[in-house]
Amino acid sequence: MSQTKEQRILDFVLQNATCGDPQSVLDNIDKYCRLKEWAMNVGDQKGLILDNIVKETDPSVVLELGTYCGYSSVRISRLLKPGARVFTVEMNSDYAAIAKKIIEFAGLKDKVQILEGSTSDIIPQLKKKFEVNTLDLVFVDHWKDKYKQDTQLLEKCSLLKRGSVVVADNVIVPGAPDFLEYVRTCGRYDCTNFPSFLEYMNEKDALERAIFRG
Ligand SMILES: O=C(NCCCCc1cc2cnccc2s1)c1cc(-c2ccc(F)cc2)cc(O)c1O
Ligand SMILES: [Mg+2]
Repeated sequence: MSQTKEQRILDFVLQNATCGDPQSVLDNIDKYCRLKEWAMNVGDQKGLILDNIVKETDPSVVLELGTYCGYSSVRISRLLKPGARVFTVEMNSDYAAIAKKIIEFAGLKDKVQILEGSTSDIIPQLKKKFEVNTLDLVFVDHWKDKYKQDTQLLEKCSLLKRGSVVVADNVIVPGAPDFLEYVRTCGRYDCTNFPSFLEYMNEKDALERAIFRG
């Protein structure tokens, strides 16, 4: 059976990265996707901005929307203190299977829980089924036309508290204009834009940080 791009990324990591070394996993995914096949990881440039936001926030409970191959799950969870957790939601079961192997290879399986399904099903289950109280950090990187509605769903499910940090990828390319307009004008968030570049390309992109005011 012919391999998928995501399987080729996994194989490259297994053959070239160091088991238990998250940075080498990130470096090898970036190397493969820059030199061989483009893929929609947040990447090294936006990744450095995300690192700084994670370090400033020092979150205990993280929600990620859109796992893909697990690159940002590894990126985030490698910076967390002992006992801190990442819940990551992925719709595509092939991607989830790849991500599971990459996260395990990086030695981070105890910090990351992959939840397969749609955000509209999973977000309302986080409190009761996954024993989440509130979220310290949310990394939004799934369907761009779901960013706004899922942010509103997080509010509705009382998963955000004063100081909860929402970070959204791709607010320029592919773009999430209704999300940007919402968080910047609804009066419940302090927003900051972090200009950068689309992963592995010279096209402009940006992260948006929206801190919930409560
Ligand atoms: O689509 C992107 N990411 C989302 C994948 C959707 C999978 C999921 C849907 C869903 C629904 N419910 C629950 C969980 C989930 S996970 C994406 C695309 C580009 C891009 C693509 C072409 C291009 F020319 C320029 C940029 C860059 C990026 O950084 C991306 O993140
Ligand atoms: Mg993205």
